[in-house]
Amino acid sequence: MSTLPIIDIAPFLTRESQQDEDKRAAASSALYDACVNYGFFYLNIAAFVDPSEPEELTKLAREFFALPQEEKDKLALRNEDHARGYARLKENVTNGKADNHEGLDFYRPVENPDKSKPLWGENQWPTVPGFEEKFKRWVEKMKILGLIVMEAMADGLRMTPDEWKDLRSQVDDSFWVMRVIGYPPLPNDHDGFSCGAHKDYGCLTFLHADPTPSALQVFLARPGLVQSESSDLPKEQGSEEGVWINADPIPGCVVCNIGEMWEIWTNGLYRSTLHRVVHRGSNYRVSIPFFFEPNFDAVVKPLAAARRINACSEHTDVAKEHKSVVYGEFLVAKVGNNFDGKGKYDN
Ligand SMILES: O=C(O)CCC(=O)C(=O)O
Ligand SMILES: [Fe+2]
Repeated sequence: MSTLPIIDIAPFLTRESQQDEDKRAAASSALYDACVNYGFFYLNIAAFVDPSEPEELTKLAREFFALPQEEKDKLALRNEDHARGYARLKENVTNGKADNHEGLDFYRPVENPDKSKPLWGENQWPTVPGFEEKFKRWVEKMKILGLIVMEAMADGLRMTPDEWKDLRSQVDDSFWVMRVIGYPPLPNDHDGFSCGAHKDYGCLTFLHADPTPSALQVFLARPGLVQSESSDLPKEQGSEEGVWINADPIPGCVVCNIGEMWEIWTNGLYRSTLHRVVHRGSNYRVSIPFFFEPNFDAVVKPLAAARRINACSEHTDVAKEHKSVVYGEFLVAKVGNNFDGKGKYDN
């Protein structure tokens, strides 16, 4: 069975010698292959953050989730803009079914907050000592990582310096999102998943999860390959042929996947990959995805560099032009689903 590629970001942190340049070129091209063939990969970030840092975040998250329900409810989404704050177990819905998780959502702070406007409220931080400070530090690191990976991807697509400058200007004030998710074991009779199958809708997701194995699953579209479905799980991939593989955590790495904005930028060359969580283990699992997204007002449209590749590629249907979107409008439409009782991951 396939496993996801591992890409080390170390070559993107130094640029001193020719050897660095060579390693960098090799890593950019590995990134390109990973995006075309998987849409998911491990990023070894050990050269950038000490592994003890995200472990500390997991501990703080556990402290929060262990609080009495009424304490957690003090940060309810409805206090704010219905997007920032705490969602109870099963409050989130994917594909019409309740997800077996609880979680806290944070977004990029905005100027002149107004909680009556979608996404325009204020973050609600738990009072767990150290929580706000440590998670804010993580946000700053992940924003830097986002720009590093974006530049590496631009290299992988052989973008010109001007093209990269233009793409950079679409993501340099990222409307990021961070989720802190707690998953109790999935009961056998639960009608749904720990988190149902979905694609992430933005740009890049960096996921730190505790070491729980066999929880996060990734769907690899592989025509001709059909998994012998021994499990009782519904087929969320529709009629597409392929396999679900586990993306278990690797120490020193975050799991990275690309969101739907990359599908638009590359006119379908990079595909945003379906994934889901099925946590049948007996422990309480914690995961912390950070979503590095475009700027709120970024106009996302197919990139010239991707058109050049698509013109001579067997991977995509070049006739099919992806529609451009203003990222903030796209996001409000997605999250806006919450207001009419649908879940965040619903389309
Ligand atoms: O908890 C996980 O491993 C994945 C969560 C996820 O896919 C998401 O929040 O978008
Ligand atoms: Fe996701």
